[in-house]
Amino acid sequence: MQSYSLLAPAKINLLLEIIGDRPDGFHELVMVLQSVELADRIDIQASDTQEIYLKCDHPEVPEDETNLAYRAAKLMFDTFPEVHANYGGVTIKIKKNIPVAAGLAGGSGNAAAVLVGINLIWKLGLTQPELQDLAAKLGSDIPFCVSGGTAIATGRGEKLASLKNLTDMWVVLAKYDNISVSTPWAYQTYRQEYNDSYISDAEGVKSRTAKVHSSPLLKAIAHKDSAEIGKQIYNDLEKVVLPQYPQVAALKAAFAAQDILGTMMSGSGPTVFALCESESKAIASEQQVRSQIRDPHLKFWITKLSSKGIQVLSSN
Ligand SMILES: C[C@](O)(CO)[C@H](O)COP(=O)(O)OP(=O)(O)OC[C@H]1O[C@@H](n2ccc(N)nc2=O)[C@H](O)[C@@H]1O
Ligand SMILES: Nc1ncnc2c1ncn2[C@@H]1O[C@H](COP(=O)(O)OP(=O)(O)OP(=O)(O)O)[C@@H](O)[C@H]1O
Repeated sequence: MQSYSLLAPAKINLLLEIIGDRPDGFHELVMVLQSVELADRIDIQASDTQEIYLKCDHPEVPEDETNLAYRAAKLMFDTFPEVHANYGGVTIKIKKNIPVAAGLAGGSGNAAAVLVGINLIWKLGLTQPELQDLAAKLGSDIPFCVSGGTAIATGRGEKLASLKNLTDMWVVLAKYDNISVSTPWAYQTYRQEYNDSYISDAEGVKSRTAKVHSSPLLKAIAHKDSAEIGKQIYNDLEKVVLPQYPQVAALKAAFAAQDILGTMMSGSGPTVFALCESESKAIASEQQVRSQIRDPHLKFWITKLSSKGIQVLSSN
């Protein structure tokens, strides 16, 4: 039975700007999404049943049809029923290295890996844009997870354009393992609390009157100006998540006092990341923050920016 081992990297948001409300309940966004080297490992193998069998080594991750990776396999089965009948089912094994419910797109990356893996096992020959169209049916972050690297994302987050790859920066990720933030809650709270900063157009789509922050960051990325990138990172969801979770706000403040390029919450949180110009600065800032906030629930990861999306490690 053919099998593939894949790496599914986490992402951080260098920018997350909410620029409008949409009638479908989602938000119009401008984001800069960035892969990091911290990654889950996905092993996917053809099986002689017609079923999807999924195992994950993390106790908080469901192994049933609610798992995003399971849903990705189901989408492939439903989209290509004859190929499915011919090749049979799949067994998916997930080794979690990315913290769960962290704003790092862990589940989204797992789903992207399953789309890529089944495309290979079934020899479908789907192109990256074709895989990304399928990915958009499952979640807003999943198209990015297929291609990875550094990209600007608009619409719900599914419309992507590649930016100059940034790889020369180190990242400290910090997350309390006893705090998780619901993404729908974060967006809905933002909508309620910042509704007056929107104006409606004729179609009822509400756009922000506020200034869009993306252009200075895009300029800094184009020049690969790490110091300026560190200054221009931005996330609108901090406005609702940090007041609700003072520990996360204090964690960000502790990083802000270190010798780093910049610090921000990733996505809907609660992970806080710090951009650093070297590994030694990443280690030093982690040690400082760890010694200031002595909490056994606070976990740290040191990683690097990456130019890669889903990667094939091996096949059999
Ligand atoms: C917070 C981020 O991770 C930042 O990259 C993404 O914007 C969210 O990506 P995701 O988890 O893949 O999002 P989805 O699974 O598509 O949607 C989860 C929920 O987030 C909210 N959502 C998501 C994307 C978007 N543009 N507007 C939204 O309001 C919706 O309430 C939705 O029900
Ligand atoms: N394969 C998966 N890996 C991790 N979590 C999953 C997976 N499938 C479903 N989930 C569920 O989804 C929830 C969110 O987990 P995930 O790690 O994807 O969050 P996230 O990093 O905040 O995602 P995003 O940044 O895309 O909003 C978890 O509570 C978990 O129960």
